[in-house]
Amino acid sequence: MPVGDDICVLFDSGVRHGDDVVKTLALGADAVLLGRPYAYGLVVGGEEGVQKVIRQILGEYDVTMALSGYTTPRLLNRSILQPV
Ligand SMILES: Cc1cc2nc3c(=O)[nH]c(=O)nc-3n(C[C@H](O)[C@H](O)[C@H](O)COP(=O)(O)O)c2cc1C
Repeated sequence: MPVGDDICVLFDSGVRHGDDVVKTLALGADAVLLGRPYAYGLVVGGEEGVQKVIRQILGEYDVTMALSGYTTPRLLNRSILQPV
């Protein structure tokens, strides 16, 4: 549910893939936070590992948006989501 133009909504917890980002933005988030993926990347590959994790999630986000036919996150809203 939109909470107003003057409030920034950050979604935290459980974001693992780019499609999670699309879903959270569709639910009304302005941005997502990464906790454990960031830490896992750091442990496995240091700074480069963190960059790799972020690039992977951004790439998945781009593919999900493209395959869903959306060119901008501004087009995302709850109506695009299907219950499973
Ligand atoms: C190693 C580690 C350190 C964290 N330190 C903090 C912290 O200092 N303060 C805080 O509010 N949350 C902290 N968190 C919680 C994360 O910000 C985040 O809320 C949580 O990990 C859930 O997101 P995730 O599912 O992406 O891991 C930490 C998480 C991890 C894994």
